[in-house]
Amino acid sequence: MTTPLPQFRKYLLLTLITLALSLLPISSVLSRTLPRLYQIKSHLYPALQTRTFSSRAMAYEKELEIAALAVQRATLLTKSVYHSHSKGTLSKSDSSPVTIGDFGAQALIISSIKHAFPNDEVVGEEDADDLRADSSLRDLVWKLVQAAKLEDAAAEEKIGGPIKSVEAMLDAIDSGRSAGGRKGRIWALDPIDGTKGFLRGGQYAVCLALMVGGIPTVGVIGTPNLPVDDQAPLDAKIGENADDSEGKGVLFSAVRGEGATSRPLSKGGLEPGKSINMKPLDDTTQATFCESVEAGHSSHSDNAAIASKLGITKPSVRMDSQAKYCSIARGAGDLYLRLPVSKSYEEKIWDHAAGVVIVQEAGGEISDAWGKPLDFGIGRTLKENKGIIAAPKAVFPMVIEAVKEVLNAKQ
Ligand SMILES: Nc1ncnc2c1ncn2[C@@H]1O[C@H](COP(=O)(O)O)[C@@H](OP(=O)(O)O)[C@H]1O
Ligand SMILES: [Mg+2]
Ligand SMILES: [Mg+2]
Ligand SMILES: [Mg+2]
Repeated sequence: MTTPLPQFRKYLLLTLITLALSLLPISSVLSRTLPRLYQIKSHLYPALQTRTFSSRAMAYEKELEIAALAVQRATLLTKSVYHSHSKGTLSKSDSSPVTIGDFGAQALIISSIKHAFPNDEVVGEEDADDLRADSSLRDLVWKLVQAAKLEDAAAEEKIGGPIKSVEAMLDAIDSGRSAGGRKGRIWALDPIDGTKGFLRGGQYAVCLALMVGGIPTVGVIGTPNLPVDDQAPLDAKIGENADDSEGKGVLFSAVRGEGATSRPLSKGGLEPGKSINMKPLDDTTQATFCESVEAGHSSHSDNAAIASKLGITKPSVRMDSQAKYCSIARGAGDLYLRLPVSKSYEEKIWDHAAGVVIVQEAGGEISDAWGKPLDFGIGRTLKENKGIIAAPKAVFPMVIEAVKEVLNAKQ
């Protein structure tokens, strides 16, 4: 006869052995699949983050949508002028050019903003004085404005539909006379940036930014002559080689703290966007830098001296407008150099506000030529700043050092 205790031990032992044997395949399966699952999770994580990012309530969502649709509609107008022989060009008091495209785009964009955000102020580059004084010019702009319409009726509705009358068009243009400042919400609008490029058949951009408390917070730029492909290499001829045949035309946007995006321009509602980033760069010798085509806007010789200090050997890419900011933000180029030519010139806020937020949100750093932060809150110009430099964060201090050496050597 067996005693109960050894009998119990025997059962316990048998149970443990059976349990261990049955767990063996499970554990071997687990040991093979867990690392794989981990791999899949790490792979998916950025995508999951992106989904969360876009599904949670985004800051300034309505502002971004209205600004993007407004810029998209205005680019339709500018494209029709770009392809026309008569651009209705006038020379402004500072002898810079303005065309019927600039007036028309400003009218459309301000009327969109005032429809959605009636209490916001706008600092716009143009005013309606010349149109009020010249009825044939006014009629040309009125025709253009009436013809520019988004094909998507719901999108057109969101930005207020057509402008109601000639008087409303002139008033819209003149609503861009805000003095700017640090208080509240102020939009900075450049209806055609790079007007000289626009007239030459080069790059140009339709630029709109919302500044909140003097800080560029939402930025939208339409570049009808840039290639849609973010990876397209930035060739030195991009500034000259700018027809807008099929496959060209991009809408860039950014919201402070939410990242930067590019999407193809369309004639209707907004196309889906994808996130853009500056190209990682830790060796400046490999950099491509962008500068103005116009030597009067940015000193080509100072820019070249800086490039040489940084060991850059590639030729600069010259192009007009804030398409330069967009190009570095999408990683097609690396640095933006704008060294002042005239001591007295004050950079205009509408020439930079949208580009600045897009570059910052794509991982770039931006300041004036002395490394001083740009101050958009003191009026229509950046009067406390001289020149502008933008670069990926990692190399920014090195770039500013080179700029200072060049500037100090001139003093
Ligand atoms: N002396 C100067 N220095 C710097 N920028 C100037 C300038 N004279 C005009 N600009 C500005 O340069 C802008 C074009 O910049 P870029 O050279 O990068 O294309 C012009 O915008 P608009 O074309 O909207 O008038 C204009 O406001
Ligand atoms: Mg101008
Ligand atoms: Mg401009
Ligand atoms: Mg302009």
